[in-house]
Amino acid sequence: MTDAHENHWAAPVAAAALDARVRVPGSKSITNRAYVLAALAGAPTRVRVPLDSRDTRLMLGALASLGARSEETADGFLVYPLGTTGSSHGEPVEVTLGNAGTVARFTPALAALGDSPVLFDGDEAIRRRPIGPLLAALRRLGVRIDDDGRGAPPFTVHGDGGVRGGTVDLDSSASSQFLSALLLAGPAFDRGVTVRLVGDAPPSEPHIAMTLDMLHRFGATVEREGAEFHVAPAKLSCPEYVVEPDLSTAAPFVAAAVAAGGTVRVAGWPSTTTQPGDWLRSFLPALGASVRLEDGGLAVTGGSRIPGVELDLHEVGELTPVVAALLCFADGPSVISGVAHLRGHETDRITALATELSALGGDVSETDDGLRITPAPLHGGVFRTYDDHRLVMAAAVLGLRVPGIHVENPATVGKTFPAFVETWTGMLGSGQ
Ligand SMILES: O=C(O)C1=C[C@@H](OP(=O)(O)O)[C@@H](O)[C@H](O)C1
Ligand SMILES: C=C(OP(=O)(O)O)C(=O)O
Repeated sequence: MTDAHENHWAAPVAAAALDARVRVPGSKSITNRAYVLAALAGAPTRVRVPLDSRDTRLMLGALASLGARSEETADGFLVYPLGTTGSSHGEPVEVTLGNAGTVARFTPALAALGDSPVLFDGDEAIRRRPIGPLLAALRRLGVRIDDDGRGAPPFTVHGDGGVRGGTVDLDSSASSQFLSALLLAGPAFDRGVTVRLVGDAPPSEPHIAMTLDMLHRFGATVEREGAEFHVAPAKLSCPEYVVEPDLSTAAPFVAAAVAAGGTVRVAGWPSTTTQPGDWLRSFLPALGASVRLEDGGLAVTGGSRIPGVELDLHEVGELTPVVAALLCFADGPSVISGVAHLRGHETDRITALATELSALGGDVSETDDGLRITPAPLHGGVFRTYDDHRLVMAAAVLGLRVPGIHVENPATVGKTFPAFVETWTGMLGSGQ
């Protein structure tokens, strides 16, 4: 199935309408927040059914470097608070970021609570991802940071045994993760933190709601008034946290029912959640699908045609690659807007999608903040993935209807779903 010498995966075509039930792993965003909050808690936290992937291993590795140890359990990890690795104080430490936005943005404030210089660096790609406004805010809250002025890793945080905290202005328009980072660490700052947003509104509003919700669950006091957020100093505690399935990882699977016809059921879809992927439940009917939340999960059945749509994906940007792939099968033109910040994701996703979809015959062009997709017949070819897990998922959706799509470097999907290819093939049934 995987063409080893070329490191390509021949994405399978759906030979018939689908009839499948799939299980996706835990949410990356919830898992990595739970680990950070556990490191800030006063007692160990049992994190159950978390995601186990490159990004979550990087988070556990980062926390271990910063002094929070963890142990694997039967169904997850037991994460201990900072100060439990017995690491020697004052010694220089390195944190490996890979290309994990959550690790890069959420852990520097934790380093500031320690008493060592901590160097943050990772893949080439993370050195192009923005973090300047977060570092500037941390400096104003009393943290000493050395960087090369580009506003991206590498940088060094000089831990000083604590963070004063207080009130700070923040431009979080390039990534909601800047705001989440300050709020997650806020309970550990001497004065807590008050963040006043300036500039354009942050993207990914559901991820901000997720941060607030999880702070509550760990016992923090959080207030929000419009563009101002306040987190009071607090000792956190949450003996057990159960992670929901990742609804953004579920996106290509429910999209498969729309692209190929038939029904796909995703097990364990929560009836209420802060995850951005839940937006698909209200959106997919606009693409002709029927969607039912059942006891066992979400069932999506594809319709007879896919109409073109105009969409602002500012709040749910990480769904863009899969949605763009699906809209290549629409019978009218579509426009995706509101996602300029995707140029600072794993890769410049706007350019990558326009380039790769066009290379397969698509009529797809970039706008400043999104994509224009006009119906055109697609053909097979190599789909380059730029070390971006969500481009592997998008290519798989295309492959359901377009024979001969070869997905470059499929293993890069391990950022959030190491068993993606096997699960995808299983959805299509044996023999495909
Ligand atoms: O807080 C989080 O867990 C995330 C926030 C979003 O980041 P941006 O706001 O930078 O898009 C999202 O795209 C990313 O996959 C995960
Ligand atoms: C933007 C994403 O990831 P990260 O957590 O690295 O920002 C994503 O998963 O789509």
